[in-house]
Amino acid sequence: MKRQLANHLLQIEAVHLRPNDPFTWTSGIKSPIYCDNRLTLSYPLVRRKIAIGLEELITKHFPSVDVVAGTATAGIPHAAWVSENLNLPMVYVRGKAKEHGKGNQIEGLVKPGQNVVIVEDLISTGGSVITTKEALLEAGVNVLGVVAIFTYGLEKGNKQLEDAELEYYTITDYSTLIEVANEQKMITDTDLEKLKKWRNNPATLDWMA
Ligand SMILES: O=P(O)(O)OC[C@H]1O[C@H](OP(=O)(O)OP(=O)(O)O)[C@H](O)[C@@H]1O
Ligand SMILES: O=C(O)c1cc(=O)[nH]c(=O)[nH]1
Repeated sequence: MKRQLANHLLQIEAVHLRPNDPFTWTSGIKSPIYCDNRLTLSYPLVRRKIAIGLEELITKHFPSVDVVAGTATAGIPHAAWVSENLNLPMVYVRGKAKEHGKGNQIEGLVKPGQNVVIVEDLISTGGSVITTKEALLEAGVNVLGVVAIFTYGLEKGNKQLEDAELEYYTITDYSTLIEVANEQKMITDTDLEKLKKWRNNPATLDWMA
């Protein structure tokens, strides 16, 4: 599944490489790579495989789940498909409370004591899922953990998630993605080395050298 999904992400051109004009991530990190999982929405076969992958992770690691919580915005559609297939209630959690209307950060119904699993599309530094967990804890629920499509496996992300006591599982990851891309000659051996170098120290632009 890890390699198969990495292959799908590459085939639908969800992965963009811009080593000379880095992307800015939500955390502010400058990166030579951007994985736009939002494109999976446009491919029914791919999004169905993602739903199956996320469902397997939930069933295996968090069998006592009561509610599925999608992260706004990219986690929401996947959470919807997963909750539908598992016949579970769903909510979604905004990055911050809405500034008008009911002022909600969590949309949908959660009840204190319920077991919630967060569905996210992608983990970089883990900031988004940690914010999501904090909002859910304030609502009095138990957060069992996170399932996501993809993780960069950054040291910073792993550390932050460990500190936040947030267990997480993903269908695929960065190491698998760049390996598959290299095997398929989508990236050269030189790019592969640059991308590995970047992952080991993403806070600097040393990898550009
Ligand atoms: O692990 P992190 O450092 O938090 O980064 C990952 C988050 O960044 C992206 O969301 P983005 O902020 O671009 O918003 P979107 O989901 O609304 O597109 C992505 O969908 C994750 O939610
Ligand atoms: O960290 C991010 O903002 C981020 C990275 C990435 O590869 N894809 C994405 O959608 N967001």
